[in-house]
Amino acid sequence: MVDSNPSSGSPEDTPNPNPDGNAPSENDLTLDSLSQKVQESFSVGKKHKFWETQPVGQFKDLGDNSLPEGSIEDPILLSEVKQEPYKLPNLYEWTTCDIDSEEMCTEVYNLLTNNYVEDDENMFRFNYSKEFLRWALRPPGYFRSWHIGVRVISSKKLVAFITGVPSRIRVRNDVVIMAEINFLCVHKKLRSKRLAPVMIKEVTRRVHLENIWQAAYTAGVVLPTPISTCQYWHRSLNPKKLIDVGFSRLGARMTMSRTIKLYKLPESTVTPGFRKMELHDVPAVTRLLRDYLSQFVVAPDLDENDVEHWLLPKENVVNSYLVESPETHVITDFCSFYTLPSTILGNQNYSSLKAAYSYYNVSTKTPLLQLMNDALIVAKRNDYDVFNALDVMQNESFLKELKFGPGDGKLHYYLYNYRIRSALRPSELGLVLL
Ligand SMILES: CCCCCCCCCCCCCC(=O)SCCNC(=O)CCNC(=O)[C@H](O)C(C)(C)COP(=O)(O)OP(=O)(O)OC[C@H]1O[C@@H](n2cnc3c(N)ncnc32)[C@H](O)[C@@H]1OP(=O)(O)O
Repeated sequence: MVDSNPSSGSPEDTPNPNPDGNAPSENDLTLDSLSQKVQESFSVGKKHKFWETQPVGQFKDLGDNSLPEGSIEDPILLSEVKQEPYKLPNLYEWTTCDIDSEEMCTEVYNLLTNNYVEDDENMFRFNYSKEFLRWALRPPGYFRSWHIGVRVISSKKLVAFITGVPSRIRVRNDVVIMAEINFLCVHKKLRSKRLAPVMIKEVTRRVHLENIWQAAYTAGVVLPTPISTCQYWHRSLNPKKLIDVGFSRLGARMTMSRTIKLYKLPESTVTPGFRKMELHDVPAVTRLLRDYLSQFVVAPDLDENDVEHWLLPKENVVNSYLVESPETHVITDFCSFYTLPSTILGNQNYSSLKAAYSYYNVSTKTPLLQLMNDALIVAKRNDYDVFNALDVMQNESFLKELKFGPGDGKLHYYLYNYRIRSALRPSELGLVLL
């Protein structure tokens, strides 16, 4: 079954969850409802044997405003950080994954392609490309030791993976050096054996060895304790395919041809001076982004090196466009999206869904709605099937009008060893993790 909640009652087809989470659908997530939702999961007595031992916000402390914001635990001396890796179950060994090596990158790619995140109905599975993985895992200042694999000792088969990359994240007025943790994956046959906690402890140890004590991560599951809960929205670009593969459904009283017409986009972008970002734009884009992101409670603190890495267009990985005023040549607006296909599981006709994910967008002169409509036009021109966006930053202002529909995938944002007094609204988040 796909999304059973055509809540808007609009004649649109209703997008199915992208493979990003499994919480039930809910449209207006307020601070209260988040706290209520988290408390529900607490009050039904769900124990978190591992997470209860970690320096993260605990459910029992929800609503306790006396606790200070910031670090939960102080750093320890580097010489006191455990020097040897955590012990794995007998048949397994640690490996550091050299993502530069084609062979190793292929092993990681295969593990994730077959075992990474699926939607609730197991219809789609994320299919990060190798180029994407190399991009995601080698930002400025990355540590190879944070790309951690687990092998079966006898066969050397790679069966689990977790990664971290360093980043500077600002929380209110404090810029904190953090690890962004991603790609936690345990082979399907090894699930529920408590391997994930060992992997998390090992990445934590290796992050500590670099004198870094905080982390940021997102997950589709509810853990202690989200700093915010966001929702994915989906904009059909190729509605016929999306309906054929079960990603969305034909809306009530809609025919296929009316649906195709509804989502049709012009061939060309409308904003004068709209063009692809180039290397020489890095300083101007950095200024634009830094200025824009300063309004959010949690956002990355990006310098020119970061912007060059994360936002300079890379084929099949990240796309960035900007508006350069034809008169003054000043760069006034910016939009970007990354490419994350999903494997379509068990469909006769199609094997892959090409999805664009909204990344960082800044409007100072072109209305955000028009800028994002141009982003949809270029995504459609480049054969993407769907354009996804979270309700973070100012995205809510364009989602409905540009015919995005709410998915039933939720994405929870977390900080490790950093307490936030109360949950943030998605619009207070200026951070997109891959
Ligand atoms: C200072 C530096 C700090 C650095 C570290 C910061 C923290 C980073 C945290 C990681 C951020 C990752 C960000 C991403 O990559 S999110 C993407 C996660 N990956 C997938 O969903 C892929 C498909 N699923 C799997 O591969 C497995 O189901 C995984 C590996 C997810 C769990 O394996 P398995 O199903 O075989 O379970 P277990 O028996 O080994 O372990 C059960 C324990 O694990 C807790 N669990 C389950 N799922 C997650 C999850 N997504 N984040 C954190 N914890 C999770 C669970 O609540 C339970 O603990 P507790 O409830 O009993 O307490």
